[in-house]
Amino acid sequence: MPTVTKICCIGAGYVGGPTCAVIALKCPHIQVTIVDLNQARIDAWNSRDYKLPIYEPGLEDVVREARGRNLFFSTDIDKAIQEADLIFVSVNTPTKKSGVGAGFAADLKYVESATRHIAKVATSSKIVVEKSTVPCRTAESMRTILEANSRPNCRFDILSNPEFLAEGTAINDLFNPDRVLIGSLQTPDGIAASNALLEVYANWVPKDRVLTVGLWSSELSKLAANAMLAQRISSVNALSAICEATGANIDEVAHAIGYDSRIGPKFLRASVGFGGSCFQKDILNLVYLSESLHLPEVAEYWKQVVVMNEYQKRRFSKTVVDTLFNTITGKRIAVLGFAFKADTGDTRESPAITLVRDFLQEKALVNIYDPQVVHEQIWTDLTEVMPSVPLSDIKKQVHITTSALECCLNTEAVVIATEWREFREIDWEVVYTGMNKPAFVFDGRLLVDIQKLKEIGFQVAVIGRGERL
Ligand SMILES: NC(=O)C1=CN([C@@H]2O[C@H](COP(=O)(O)OP(=O)(O)OC[C@H]3O[C@@H](n4cnc5c(N)ncnc54)[C@H](O)[C@@H]3O)[C@@H](O)[C@H]2O)C=CC1
Ligand SMILES: O=C(O)[C@H]1O[C@H](OP(=O)(O)OP(=O)(O)OC[C@H]2O[C@@H](n3ccc(=O)[nH]c3=O)[C@H](O)[C@@H]2O)[C@H](O)[C@@H](O)[C@@H]1O
Repeated sequence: MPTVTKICCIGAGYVGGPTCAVIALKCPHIQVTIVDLNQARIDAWNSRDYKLPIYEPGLEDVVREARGRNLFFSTDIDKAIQEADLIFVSVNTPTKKSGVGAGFAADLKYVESATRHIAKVATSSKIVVEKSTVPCRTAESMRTILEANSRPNCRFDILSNPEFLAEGTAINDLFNPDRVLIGSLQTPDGIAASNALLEVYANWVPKDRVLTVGLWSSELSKLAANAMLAQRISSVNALSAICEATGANIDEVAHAIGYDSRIGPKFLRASVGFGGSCFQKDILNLVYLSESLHLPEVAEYWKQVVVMNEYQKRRFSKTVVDTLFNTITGKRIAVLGFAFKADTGDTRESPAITLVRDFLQEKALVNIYDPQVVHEQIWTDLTEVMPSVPLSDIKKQVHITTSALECCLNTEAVVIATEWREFREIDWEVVYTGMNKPAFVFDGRLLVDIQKLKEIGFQVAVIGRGERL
């Protein structure tokens, strides 16, 4: 079995960065080098004052301990590949924007270029690990590219080792994973490579939590896990619409069904819709895979999870417009939270983007506050979602504030889009005093105490609560 002493990770993003930083922390005897084409990102990882490129609780402590000891960030990709025995490919795999499968299939151009890079510069045998989420059988394409382009003395073993961390809890998820999944060809070389990676994780993960399976099962399990998690949210969100129409309470319903040990209580929180870079992308990928395999009913089944999510976002913004007397033109609305979930600065596919777009299209004025999202990112997201509107016009309608209280001042309505802890602790009395009347709160994250807000004088609408206003 090959022993791993040097690891290279291609891709210093939300997955490559935290994952390999934790490997370095837990395996001081292994040298870990995380590389990226993006110089600014690498500079941020190397910054003296630890202004890391991503916000993730606990990450800074890990980087502080390991960086410069056995953890390195670099743009010298060739050198890191040449030195490593094991290479993680942790590049982005977004949804294709054009060509065959546009809007559904995963765009594998970054995986392919990273693979070609390995083939071109490697001077010794390597274990190459797919860390990115990829369609079933991508490992086969990687092997074909590597074998066709490599030097004669280089052998490549390909493993699939999908990542299950969630943003906001990444460090804890990496320290205590429910499971680590390693897929390999079931050949002696494939199993030896799988064991080599298993030994890396065994430095801190109990061996019975490391599942070793075939390559294709491993690749498909990642898509399946995300699809099933997202399906739970769409299911509970579909029920939230029934609750609003009937007077049932989605919190009580979720609690009651979650008590069934076969269903379980986690991931049943109704919301304004799921966001994040992966759920939608991975389901659409699964839809595309199903269609390619001539399984239209299967494709249609999974597609509904995304359809329901879009419906939930639209339904929520429509509730805001309907409740504010069918027009929000010229009215100022406070949007609390712009990240796709709490404890991250990531805005990819954030439901807040859709809500703000809808409000702007209704000609409202919007204040936005998020404790972690950088202002530049908000402008980028709004420009992307409204490509025909110049940024200068968007800026006439949107004001980004630096506190929740400032955000709510002189507005007609407050919309809670992200479940940041600080929004639970808002002084609603102060907010009420500073708002125009009647003052409305629309809670897309089940955060507020409806009764308390009503006593203050607010009109309140909460996702999945029938007793509105
Ligand atoms: N964000 C998340 O929480 C999770 C993401 N994943 C999967 O992990 C993969 C990576 O996702 P993120 O880290 O969020 O993406 P990201 O976009 O944050 O990071 C990817 C990085 O790869 C770099 N890159 C692309 N091509 C390169 C090349 N040829 N050479 C060197 N660097 C290159 C980019 O510059 C970028 O910095 C995706 O497949 C995603 O589906 C899986 C689990 C969790
Ligand atoms: O492949 C990935 O990228 C990752 O996708 C998700 O992680 P992440 O998107 O970071 O965060 P989640 O906690 O899953 O939340 C996703 C979205 O669902 C929403 N959500 C989550 C849970 C819930 O009960 N209700 C709900 O609306 C969140 O607010 C958020 O917008 C999965 O949880 C990870 O296991 C997976 O590795």
